[in-house]
Amino acid sequence: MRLFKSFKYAFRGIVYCVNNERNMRIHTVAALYVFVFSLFFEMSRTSYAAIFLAVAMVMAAELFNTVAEELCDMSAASFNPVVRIVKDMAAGAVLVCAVFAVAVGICVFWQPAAFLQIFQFFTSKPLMLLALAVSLVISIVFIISGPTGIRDRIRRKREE
Ligand SMILES: Nc1ncnc2c1ncn2[C@@H]1O[C@H](COP(=O)(O)OP(=O)(O)OP(=O)(O)O)[C@@H](O)[C@H]1O
Repeated sequence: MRLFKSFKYAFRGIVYCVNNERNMRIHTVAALYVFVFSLFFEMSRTSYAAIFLAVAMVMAAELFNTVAEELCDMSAASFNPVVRIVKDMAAGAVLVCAVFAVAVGICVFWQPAAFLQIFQFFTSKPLMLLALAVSLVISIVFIISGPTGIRDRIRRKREE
């Protein structure tokens, strides 16, 4: 039961970060597209392991960055030089992970034949192209508004 509760708390922390941090939503959407599009590429177990690690590192860094921001905002409402450097370093940690995640992505997905395959797949299947376009629109709305923003908009529309 205690184990179940600790999972619940951890999940609550992740949900908070997704709801409140636009960058976390960008990482989430990017990770989903990476995993879906990986189906077009030659992927070994090692390639998947590298991608899993890169995604986990970026998301964990964003979670810790949010922790640092929340603690800083709680301890200093006005300008504080320590807060500034703490927040800058936390943001730096995310940047380091994101840059190396892109490097991992280039190493794993640099397969020109697969790019052609993706192009041919979508140009020969208009329905899949439409699904991709719809998913892109949904992703952009999700990134900009977040789950709570979307829920509030739906509520407001219903009340009108
Ligand atoms: N209380 C403060 N005192 C000094 N500098 C601050 C303070 N709050 C923010 N800063 C500076 O402004 C930058 C941006 O801070 P902010 O809290 O807006 O984070 P952010 O990068 O916009 O975070 P996110 O977009 O991930 O929510 C920080 O990196 C820091 O340099």
